[in-house]
Amino acid sequence: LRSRLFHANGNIPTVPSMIPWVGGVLQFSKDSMMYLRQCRERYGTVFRIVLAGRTITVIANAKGVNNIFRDRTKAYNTYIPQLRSVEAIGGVKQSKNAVRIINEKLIPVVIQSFSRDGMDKLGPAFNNDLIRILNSTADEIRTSPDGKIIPLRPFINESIYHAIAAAAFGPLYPFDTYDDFETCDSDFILLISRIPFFSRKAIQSREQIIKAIADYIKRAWSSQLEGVSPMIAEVLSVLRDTDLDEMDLAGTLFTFIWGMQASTKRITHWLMVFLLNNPEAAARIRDEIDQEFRDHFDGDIGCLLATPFTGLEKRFPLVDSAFKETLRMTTVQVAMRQATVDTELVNEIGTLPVRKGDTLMPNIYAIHMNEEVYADPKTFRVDRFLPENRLTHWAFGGGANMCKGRLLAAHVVKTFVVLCFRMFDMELVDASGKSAVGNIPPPDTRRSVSILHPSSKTQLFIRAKLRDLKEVQ
Ligand code: HEM
Repeated sequence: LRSRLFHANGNIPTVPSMIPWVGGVLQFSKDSMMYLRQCRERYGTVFRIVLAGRTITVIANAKGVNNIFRDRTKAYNTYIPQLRSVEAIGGVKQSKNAVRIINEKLIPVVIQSFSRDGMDKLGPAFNNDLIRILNSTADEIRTSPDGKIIPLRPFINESIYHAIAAAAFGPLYPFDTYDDFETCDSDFILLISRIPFFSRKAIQSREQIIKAIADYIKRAWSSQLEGVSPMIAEVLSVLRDTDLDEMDLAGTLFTFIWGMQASTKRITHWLMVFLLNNPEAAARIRDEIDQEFRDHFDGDIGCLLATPFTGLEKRFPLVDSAFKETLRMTTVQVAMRQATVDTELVNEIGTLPVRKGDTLMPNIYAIHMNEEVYADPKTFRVDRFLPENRLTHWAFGGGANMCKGRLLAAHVVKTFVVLCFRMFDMELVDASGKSAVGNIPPPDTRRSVSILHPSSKTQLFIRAKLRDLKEVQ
């Protein structure tokens, strides 16, 4: 009622706070998901929050968010989040210059490179690097016929980090940056909120990675980009023609690497957890994978590995549906926009006047959890996104700024799942080796920035055995 009264007067409620300029920044930094949920429960699907002097309008209804994303008049841009990303992730000093270079030079190359044509080259290269890594896991498992217990997060994160880096950046990439990358990823909330003392460890890791990347760029250029994928060769050539200094160049490239790696690893983690926690869904996924192998790949992993991206894109529809369901359940608020002109936003509760300079935050998680859009939204339904259900999701943002790496992300996550389920029998267990099915530790919402952060306290493991593929031919 309170929310209706506010909106009926044409006013958007502003969430009150004890200290006017500071606003909700403390609650937001402590646990942004919980803060936004409490505000939405109290004030409805459109309200304003104040964070350290900046007023942000939060939109948590699908019509409003669609109208932001579908805008063709360039009434909104992503300048502020871009600036914050290059500063927080890349530690870039000349951030305005870097954002200009990203928008004017890098994004056009990325659009071209990560298109279906580009992915036809990168896809098989990634497959070959991934299988090399999974085969070495298989060798370790082979020596434990009763099953080897493997920590789930490092298994997924390390495999994907190395496979993406090797396929895209070639053999000169500093692979030993993995641990530092994980530290930055875990403490990302501290980096982005610039909390000085507590973010020291993450800043140190970030500096180490950026130094290693600066060194990589020099070596890649002096080796005429040997072994570098065509798409990253383009990116490196574009960067060469800019006036950024060595460290800002490396920081800008690291921001891009972050975009490629962080969410992709995280989504793969959740997808594996959701499937292994749901034996019935896992059995359906495995049956689909075996069936597809029989029908389209001669039962042979090598045949799948050599198939270009466009030949795989429409295969494994249930795995694809599970991927989208995972995106739906785990992406939290992303895709902020700033108004470039005075305008209006039509949304489910009326028309919102928007002034030039206003910041809008589409609350994607709230929409993804709306039971009027998705029945039983808190349950992982493996088949929710099968093509016949014609459902959509907002996890890659939308409009002109929609995620440019979504084809790569889908390919990486799905190929990882397909190969793991084809090669291994996996059971979800805890540290003592007891089944963890039905006992998944809740995500750490305090650390969740763009994708839910897995529990920082409790680790999950898998007991993995090699599958006898002769039985399933
Ligand atoms: C599952 C993994 C991923 C998720 C959930 C994700 C999500 C997103 C989201 C929500 C945005 C903002 C979109 C908007 O403002 O409307 C974005 C932007 C972007 N993403 Fe991704 N992303 C993923 C993987 C990747 C990968 C693998 C790349 C590799 C190239 C990538 C490159 C980019 C770029 C370049 C942008 C900026 C687009 C622009 O401003 O024009 N992303 N992503």
